[in-house]
Amino acid sequence: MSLVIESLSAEVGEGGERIRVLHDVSFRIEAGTLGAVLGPSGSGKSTLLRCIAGLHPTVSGTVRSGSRDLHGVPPERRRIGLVPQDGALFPHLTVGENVAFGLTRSGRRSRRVEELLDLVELPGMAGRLPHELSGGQAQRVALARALAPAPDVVLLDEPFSALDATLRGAVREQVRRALAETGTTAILVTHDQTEALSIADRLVVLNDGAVRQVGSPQEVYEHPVDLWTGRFVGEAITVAGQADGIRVTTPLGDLQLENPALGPVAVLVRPEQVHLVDGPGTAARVVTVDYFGHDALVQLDVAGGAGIRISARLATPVTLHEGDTVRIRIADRVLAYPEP
Ligand SMILES: Nc1ncnc2c1ncn2[C@@H]1O[C@H](COP(=O)(O)OP(=O)(O)OP(=O)(O)O)[C@@H](O)[C@H]1O
Repeated sequence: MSLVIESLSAEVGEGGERIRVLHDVSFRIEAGTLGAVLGPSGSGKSTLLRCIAGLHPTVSGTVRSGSRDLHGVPPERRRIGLVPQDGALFPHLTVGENVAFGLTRSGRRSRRVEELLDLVELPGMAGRLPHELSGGQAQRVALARALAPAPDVVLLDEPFSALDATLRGAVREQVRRALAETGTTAILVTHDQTEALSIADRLVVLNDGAVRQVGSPQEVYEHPVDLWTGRFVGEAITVAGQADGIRVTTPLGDLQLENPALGPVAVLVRPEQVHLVDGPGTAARVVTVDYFGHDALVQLDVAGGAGIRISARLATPVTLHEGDTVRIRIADRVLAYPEP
């Protein structure tokens, strides 16, 4: 079932103290796909999920699930499952009882619970109590519970934020697989850029309650609509440049433009575009080297670059040290935006 949000606005607060926190939010998530709403803290992500679930009133706009307009439909009749941030399992019920909570009584109940536990890769765990589960297991039980009544849409509120970094990647994969196997349309909200880019079929970037951009993770990362979005979805610096159509003159050299521009512009440069070269290039001094195993992030001060500090993502092994002098070149075309 597709999920369509059109011109949705919402307020929080009481009486005369009401504040508009969602402004004309519109996007569409295709049936059976996963959308990620990415925004900084306070951008309105949780409020948006609560509006979709029918738990928060909207001022205007529509929410449609397939051909159903959900205006006035109470939460329990929306066929939307919500997985809250902390999973919120019932502590005194077993895993099986938690999962069965959303099911109607029937002879197939225990079989269905086992199917759902298999789906989230927790076979045979039905008898455990929530306090006997790891954080990642509890999140998957919460997902199984939300999927139990076979909802049209599942909403996940920062589902991986309480998990440590190593576990997060694995649980993310398990959740993605479980959603794909059931063909459930899902929306996940997060403030974690890497998570959103890696898991989503479609990305919705939200800032101050308004949609900045909707697109595939690749579209948004490679062609952000503005500087704010470009810097928010991934590490980047901006340098001032003078554009003459397809080229731009910057302190990092004369660069080719992805989008034609004229006059003074701000140029977005990502760490993976910064290459070290032996031949001609811009001189820079190594400030720090952060080693990540698969690659390293090297901070560089550009010589004569009026205080420009740039990050380079370099394949390991990296033999650079603080204070070394290197030459850099910006590979690929760059994006130019109007000066802020
Ligand atoms: N009951 C309330 N009264 C006043 N302001 C509120 C209330 N609830 C939320 N807000 C404000 O509404 C805005 C949106 O909040 P919301 O929780 O939806 O953001 P969020 O993007 O989910 O944030 P986070 O990532 O920190 O959870 C914030 O500025 C928040 O301070």
